[in-house]
Amino acid sequence: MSHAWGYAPNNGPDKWADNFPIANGPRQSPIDIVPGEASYDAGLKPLNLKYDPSTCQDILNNGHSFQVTFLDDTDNSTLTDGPISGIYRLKQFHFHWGASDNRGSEHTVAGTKYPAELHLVHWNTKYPSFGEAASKPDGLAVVGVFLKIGDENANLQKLLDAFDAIKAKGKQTTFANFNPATLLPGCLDYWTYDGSLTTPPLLESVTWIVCKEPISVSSEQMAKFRSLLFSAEGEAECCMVDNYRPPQPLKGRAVRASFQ
Ligand SMILES: NS(=O)(=O)c1ccc(C(=O)NCC(=O)NCCc2c[nH]cn2)cc1
Ligand SMILES: [Cu+2]
Ligand SMILES: [Zn+2]
Repeated sequence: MSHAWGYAPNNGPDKWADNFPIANGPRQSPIDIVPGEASYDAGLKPLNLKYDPSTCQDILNNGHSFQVTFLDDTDNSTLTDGPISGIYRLKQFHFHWGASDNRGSEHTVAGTKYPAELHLVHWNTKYPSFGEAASKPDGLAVVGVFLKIGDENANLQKLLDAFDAIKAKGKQTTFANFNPATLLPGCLDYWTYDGSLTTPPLLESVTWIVCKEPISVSSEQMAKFRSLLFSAEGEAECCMVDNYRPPQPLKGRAVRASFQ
C-alpha cells in the first residue's frame, strides 16, 4: 500500500494536517502522560487479555512499521474489561521506535521517552469489521506497552528472527503460533484516555490503554529494529527509524489510572 505520508521532514507528523485535518482534532494521540495529574478510578477493571496463538497469521513490513496480523473472524483473541465494555478482537500488533535508545516511544511519561512502544490493536465486535469500527468513537482499543533497555527479551527475539524476510517495504511472510501475551509486562496497571490512531488517517476512535510497567529489550535488539527499511526493494535504502508521532495537546481530556 503506497502512502504520501511518512516520518521524513517533507511528509512527517508536522505535515499530516495538510491531508488529514483531524490531526488538529480534540482527541489526538499520543499524549504525554503526567502520573501526578492522572485520576485514580476505582471503577476501572483489570485488563482481561485472552490470546490464542493459533490466530497468528503473518508478519509484514508495511512501510511505516512491522506488523503481526491475526485472524479476527472469531473471538479467539480478545480484550475485555479494563476501561471498555463488550468484546474487542485483536487485529494486529506493531511497534514504534527511535534512531537511538533515547527516543522512539509515542506516549511519554512526564516527558520521559522510551526507546520503543508496542501497540496491540483491537476492534469492537459491536461493529461488523475493523474498518467499520475504526470510524466509531468506541470502535478501537489499543494496548500500549513501553520497551526499556535491559535484558534481552527472548519473546521479542522470535519477531526479530523473522526480519530478514521482511526487510523492505511490502515484504510479508507467514508467522504462526506466536502468543502476544508473552510481550505483556507482569503488572497490567494502566492509564487510559480517549484518543486516536497515531498515524494517518488519525481517526478519533481509540480507547488508549497504556501499561505503566515496561518490558525489556536489549540495545542489540533495538539495533535489529533499525535494520528494517522504510524503502521497497530496488529503491534507495532508507532505515526504518523514528517512526513515532510526538505527543499531542490534551485539550482538556481526563487521563485515568487503574492503580493508586
Ligand atoms: N499506531 S496506532 O494508533 O496503534 C494505529 C495506527 C493505524 C492503524 C491502522 O489500522 N491504519 C489504517 C489502516 O487501515 N491500516 C491498514 C492499511 C494499511 C495502511 N498502511 C499499512 N496498512 C492502526 C493502529
Ligand atoms: Cu500504511
Ligand atoms: Zn502504533
